[in-house]
Amino acid sequence: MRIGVPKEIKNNENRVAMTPAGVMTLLSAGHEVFVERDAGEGSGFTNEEYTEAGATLVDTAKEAWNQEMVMKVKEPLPEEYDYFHEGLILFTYLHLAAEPELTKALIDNKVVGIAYETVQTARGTLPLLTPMSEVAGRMASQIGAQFLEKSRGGMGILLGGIPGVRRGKVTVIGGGVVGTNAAKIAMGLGADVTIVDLNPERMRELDDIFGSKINTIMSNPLNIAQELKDSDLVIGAVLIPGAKAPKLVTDEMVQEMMDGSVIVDVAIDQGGIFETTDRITTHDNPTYEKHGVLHYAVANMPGAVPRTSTIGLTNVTVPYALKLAKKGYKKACQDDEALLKGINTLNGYVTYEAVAEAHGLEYCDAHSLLNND
Ligand SMILES: NC(=O)C1=CN([C@@H]2O[C@H](COP(=O)(O)OP(=O)(O)OC[C@H]3O[C@@H](n4cnc5c(N)ncnc54)[C@H](O)[C@@H]3O)[C@@H](O)[C@H]2O)C=CC1
Ligand SMILES: CC(=O)C(=O)O
Repeated sequence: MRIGVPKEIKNNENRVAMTPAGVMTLLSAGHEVFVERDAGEGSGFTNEEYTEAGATLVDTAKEAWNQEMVMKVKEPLPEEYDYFHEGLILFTYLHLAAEPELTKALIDNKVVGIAYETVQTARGTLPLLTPMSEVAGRMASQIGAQFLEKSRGGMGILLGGIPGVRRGKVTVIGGGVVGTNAAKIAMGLGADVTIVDLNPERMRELDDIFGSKINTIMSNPLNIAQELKDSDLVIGAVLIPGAKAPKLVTDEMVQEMMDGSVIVDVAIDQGGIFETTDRITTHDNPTYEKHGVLHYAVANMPGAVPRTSTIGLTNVTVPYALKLAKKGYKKACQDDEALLKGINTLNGYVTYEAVAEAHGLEYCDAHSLLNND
């Protein structure tokens, strides 16, 4: 199969969808890889490393996109929609529940859209989301701590406190991969940490992991409102796979938060869990203030640590790319339930129920479409 790897164009997105090691893996299985010149630069991979690995360097995005399968990191931006063509396999993060125009462009062009974030194993894990959630979760506490500094717009709190001065309070809403990693770093900084989740089993696991070093609280509007009132940093880390994020924190709850406190809404890529995170921010201009609270809503947080993130991401995506290239998407998805769940658009239909629901579009089962083809 001919596989294209365009350079990412989102603001400060320095990751790349394939390392030279990934190129070698695909080449040794008999495939061809076309990498846009300088695509790996932001992650520290030179053009020479790609050519030595056997990739063909191409000078334009158009050439990288004009292949049978395109591997990317971020969801395509409007200026990339013109590259879509019928039957193209697009393997990348898509976050379609929060992207009505992208969804329409994929359907109109009959693109086979396979979203990293909805590839899901029988155990319910999301193997192609997990490493980036680990990165974003760890970053969330680090970033929150920075923005609590007075010079960055916060109230001037040191999360770990000092002897004689109280520690900062961090509330993490959603105790999955992002939430657990955020809690680890916040704890490491010495903060007083509370995780709010809806799933009692998950809270038992968190209790086994952290013991009495953190508090776990059941997610409901009353508990969330109470926790937020005296929190210095609140991290949004809820996910309902493929669906638009539920708005668990109302505008009124944010109004009750302390002036100079900080919100980091990691779930912004699925629309965000705060009513007040009504816009996506960029690494260039990451925060805005509302009701006296600093809001951080960057949808590509791992893009800021591209070397770690690119290697972490491609460690898990390349084995799936290999299956898609070897068997073709039809057989690969028929043989692998996890990959089948990744198909969000196919033959002009939305094939992920939560995405169809988010946009009021017709849903068509991917399995039936593949079998009838
Ligand atoms: N902004 C960025 O750069 C990045 C964003 N993300 C996003 O972070 C979000 C979280 O991802 P993961 O931690 O991997 O998901 P996950 O599936 O591991 O965890 C989600 C957690 O939310 C909990 N939850 C569901 N409904 C809830 C509710 N009503 N109240 C409280 N908790 C609830 C679940 O029980 C689960 O523990 C996703 O939207 C993901 O796409 C991930 C990586 C980077
Ligand atoms: C998960 C995602 O969208 C990211 O890593 O940018």
